[in-house]
Amino acid sequence: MKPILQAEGLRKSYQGVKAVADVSLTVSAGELVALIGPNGAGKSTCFNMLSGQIRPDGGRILIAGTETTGLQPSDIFRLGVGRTFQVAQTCLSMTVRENVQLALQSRHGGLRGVRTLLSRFDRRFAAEADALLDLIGLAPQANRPCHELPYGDIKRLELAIALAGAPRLLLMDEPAAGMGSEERAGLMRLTAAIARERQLAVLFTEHDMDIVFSHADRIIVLSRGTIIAQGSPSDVRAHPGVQAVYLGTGIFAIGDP
Ligand SMILES: Nc1ncnc2c1ncn2[C@@H]1O[C@H](COP(=O)(O)OP(=O)(O)OP(=O)(O)O)[C@@H](O)[C@H]1O
Repeated sequence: MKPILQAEGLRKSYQGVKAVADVSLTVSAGELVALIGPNGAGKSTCFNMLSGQIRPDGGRILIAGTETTGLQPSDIFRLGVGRTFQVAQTCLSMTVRENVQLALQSRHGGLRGVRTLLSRFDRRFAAEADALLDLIGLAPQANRPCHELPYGDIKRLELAIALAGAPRLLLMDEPAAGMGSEERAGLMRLTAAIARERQLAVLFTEHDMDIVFSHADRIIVLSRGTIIAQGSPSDVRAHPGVQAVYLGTGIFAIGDP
């Protein structure tokens, strides 16, 4: 299968400290790949290079065959890279539908400053927003202001906002952080179903190993900026290097089949 994301030899150092050293990875359409590793392994640095927040010191990034290395985040977004953050990025004073409408309007180039936004909130995108809310199961909440929503619904809304950008690659930074265990599994099942249906490539980071090992198609393990293992959940679980990195954390006792 042709990869949507191809990263080759990515490197980034801070004051001589190698945060990421020679990382190459791919994610294909419809595939959920987890990028895991202990604190400081280089996961955020990789994500920030892929979405354009950080310029790599070396290496290349291609999205559906187009090189995006060193482009601005807005250009990378236009080339089909969406991102959700650990702390949800919704506008709490607006309704659920308005948040998605705003994201759709932004994608279609309809935002020309805050004054325009406030005076001419574009109704054209209401139907498309409702279709997305339906997809993620938030249609009944469409008219509620976001500040009234439970945290789990805010995280699902964030997924709808990211999907409004029509990404080919979705980067999800700890999507399940702060959610209860039922909600976490629900969000990941939903993400997997959408990824398959829309042939979306998904790369996510996550500290919750139950989520990673239950939902990822493939797992890439970083340690000190280098990939030490990758493969199916069962291959990665059995990898001695991975067990050594996580030794003493109890992680592999929790999720063992
Ligand atoms: N802006 C920065 N300036 C200096 N060092 C940095 C900077 N950002 C990251 N680092 C260092 O780079 C390394 C990788 O950090 P990074 O945040 O990418 O890891 P991570 O795997 O995302 O960690 P966590 O799981 O704790 O978020 C760490 O040693 C970190 O201290």
